[in-house]
Amino acid sequence: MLFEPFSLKDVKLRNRIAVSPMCQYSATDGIINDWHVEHLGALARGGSSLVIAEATAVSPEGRITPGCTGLWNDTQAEAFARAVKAIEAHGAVPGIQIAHAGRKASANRPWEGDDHIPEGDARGWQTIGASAVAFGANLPRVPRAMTIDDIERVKADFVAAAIRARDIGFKWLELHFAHGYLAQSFFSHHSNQRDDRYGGSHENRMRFLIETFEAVRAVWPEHLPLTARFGVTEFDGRDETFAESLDLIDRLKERGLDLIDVSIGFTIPKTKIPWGPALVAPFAGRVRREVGIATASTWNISTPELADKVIRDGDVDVVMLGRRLLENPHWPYEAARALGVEKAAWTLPAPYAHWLERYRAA
Ligand SMILES: C=C(C(=O)O)c1ccccc1
Repeated sequence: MLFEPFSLKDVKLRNRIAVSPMCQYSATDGIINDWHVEHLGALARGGSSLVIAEATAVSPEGRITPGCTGLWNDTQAEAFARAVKAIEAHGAVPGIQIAHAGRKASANRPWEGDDHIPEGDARGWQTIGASAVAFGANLPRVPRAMTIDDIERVKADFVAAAIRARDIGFKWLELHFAHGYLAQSFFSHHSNQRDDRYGGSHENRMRFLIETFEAVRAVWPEHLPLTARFGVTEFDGRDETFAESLDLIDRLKERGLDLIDVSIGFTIPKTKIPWGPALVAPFAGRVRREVGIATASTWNISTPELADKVIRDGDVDVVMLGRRLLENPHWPYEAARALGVEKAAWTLPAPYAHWLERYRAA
């Protein structure tokens, strides 16, 4: 199963292994450079079928850190076109995740504090969010509550970024609706205390996500996958969250969502996440069966056997790997060998595969 192709709309993945979007915090003014092109190209060369470029901000204030990528201008788009070519050159499908970090924005890079840039520091900026409620812990700055004009602008920013992604050749688009960033923060009662049509009831708390999705669907090509990453649980003891998540995903499916990348909410700092092997896969399986939509998922899927299992169990259609692939971009080749796939070396490009096949010990 892990090495069976997977087709979604007109896109065919050569296997079920995808590179999860992983922030590199290495851009300047949102523009990618050689680091990103070589990083993404190497992951594609290693045999993954889909390479999703990191959370890419739809506006300057939507970046997590000043080092995050952006797709709010044409210079950034032109640079990203290099990454599209590098990924496709190695037979993988180029994807990108577009995002707005909301109240988690304006932060130092993880290895430089992983905390909000202090007020008054010229590197930072005023964050915005569903409500004037801070995340807390290492991100204590209070965001400005978004006006209706802000909401309309950010939705338009998502559309503009999707058009740029389309026009430079990305074939898979993921909206970042997870991990306590802006969209998740509209959905969560922890962070959304608005009293207008974007807050209060479950219906209202879904509105920003549904309207943003609909606006992007209208410009993203029908024949290409439009997906979203969304946190279906906060591990905060509130059982309604999963039921509300199923309802949201069902409504997005009705509006043209092609796959949901099931993740964790990360909306509040104090939660008891039961870290363990493939801890999110069972949630993805319930979404896949109860909503009837293709799923992907990540988090602690670290062995070939476990990656194969979550697919065979019908929990996910595509496994999103992160740290394993940073450790070893050729992990798909190692997995093919571990799972006894015939001609495993041909998971890698011919210039590598022929050496690996020809002189193998009997
Ligand atoms: C940088 C992240 C992202 O882009 O989603 C992130 C945030 C929290 C946990 C894992 C990943």
